Amino acid sequence: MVRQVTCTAPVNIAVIKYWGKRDTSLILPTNSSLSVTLSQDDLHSRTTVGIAPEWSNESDRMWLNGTESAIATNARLVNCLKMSRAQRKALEDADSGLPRWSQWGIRIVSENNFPTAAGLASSASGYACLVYTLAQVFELPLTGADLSRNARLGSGSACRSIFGGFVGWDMGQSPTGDDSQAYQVAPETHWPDLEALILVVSDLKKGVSSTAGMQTTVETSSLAQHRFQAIVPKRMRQMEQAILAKDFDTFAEITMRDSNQFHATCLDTFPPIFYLNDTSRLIIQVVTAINCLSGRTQAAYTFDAGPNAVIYAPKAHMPYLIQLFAYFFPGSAGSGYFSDSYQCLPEGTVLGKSFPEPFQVIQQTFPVLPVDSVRRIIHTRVGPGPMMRLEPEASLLNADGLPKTKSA
Ligand SMILES: Nc1ncnc2c1ncn2[C@@H]1O[C@H](COP(=O)(O)OP(=O)(O)OP(=O)(O)O)[C@@H](O)[C@H]1O
Ligand SMILES: C[C@@](O)(CCOP(=O)(O)OP(=O)(O)O)CC(=O)O
Repeated sequence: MVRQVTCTAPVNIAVIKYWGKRDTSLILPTNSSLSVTLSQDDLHSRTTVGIAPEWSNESDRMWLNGTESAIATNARLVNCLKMSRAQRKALEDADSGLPRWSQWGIRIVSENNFPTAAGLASSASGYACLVYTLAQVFELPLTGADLSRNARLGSGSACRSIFGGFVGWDMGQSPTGDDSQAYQVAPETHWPDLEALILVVSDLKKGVSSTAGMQTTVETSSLAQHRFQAIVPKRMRQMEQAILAKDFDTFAEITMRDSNQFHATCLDTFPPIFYLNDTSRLIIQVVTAINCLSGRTQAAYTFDAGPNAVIYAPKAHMPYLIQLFAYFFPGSAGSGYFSDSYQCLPEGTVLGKSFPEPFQVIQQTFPVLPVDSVRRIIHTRVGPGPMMRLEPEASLLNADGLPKTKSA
């Protein structure tokens, strides 16, 4: 007898970056952070968790993107499973009438509909999806804050993917991590005018993982210490106010400054870490040029631990921003180069062929990069938090308790 639940969860892209831990096993950060949750229409993790009494005598099993991956050697996965089981056991201890699900074996099948470990926040959506699905399968009466602490044990940024919209992660003070949790600054419906473009510069696994990179930064960068103490607390307050007031100019300036400072702390790390490449830097220059030319902020860039850019901008700016990026960064993927669930371009638009009106002057200033310097452009929006998927075809587990795509 298998009891199973399937859920999906979103990625989030930080506008105030988390980069550093004060406790590496509990995943407690050196600074608070703030992110925007992106729509699951475009990027999501999907996870099915099955539990069954007949699996009690075997090890728990997990398949990620079609391949079985060991659970026992992945301490973060083990911690998430342990925590959810302990929370279920506490309920069972308090009520002898409840089924003993905490003693059943677990099988997990998960898929990301975008590249894993490529700096597109797969660990955030993946662990948020896992703990959310475990909570559903075990019927845990958890708040969003509780769930975010469970997700934090998998990956720091995952705690923010438990909420939709605009999400803060309060670093907390307690050595146990009881107060290090996410909270919603504003829901996904708050600022519908704000949209995002993801410029995929590389979908390869990155050289220095976030986990390893941030600890070298904590150990060696004096700039990072200044950032933790003197910069981030003030920025968090300013950013929350900007979001609540839908003040794009302030939102954009803090976003770009914070991305710049995060990458400056990477450069200040010894030995230094480089996540941006020449394409990333040209994206920064193009955004800066159009902001300067128009005397108003048209768009904001931000980069995580990799060369991919996320551009936040008001809806009305999207059509010409897409044309600008498609002009300077042409792609060979045909219709796969640009994906847009919201169809913001007029039908018949040829991408990258016309140069947007007020910005012709920068056409001569910057080079057109070789084809595929940007491999994909994804137009997306602010979106909701994790969701249960009730339709039977959503499940990734077949009747034999194996991934649907695998036969054994
Ligand atoms: N759907 C998933 N379910 C469970 N774990 C996942 C899932 N997707 C990714 N992970 C875990 O996250 C790891 C990738 O995390 P990593 O931080 O290296 O990359 P990323 O999250 O894509 O990049 P970044 O955090 O810099 O944006 C995977 O190796 C896997 O352990
Ligand atoms: C640059 C970042 O994306 C770093 C994310 O780091 P992770 O959350 O992937 O790190 P771990 O906690 O070690 O799993 C900034 C951010 O998302 O805030």
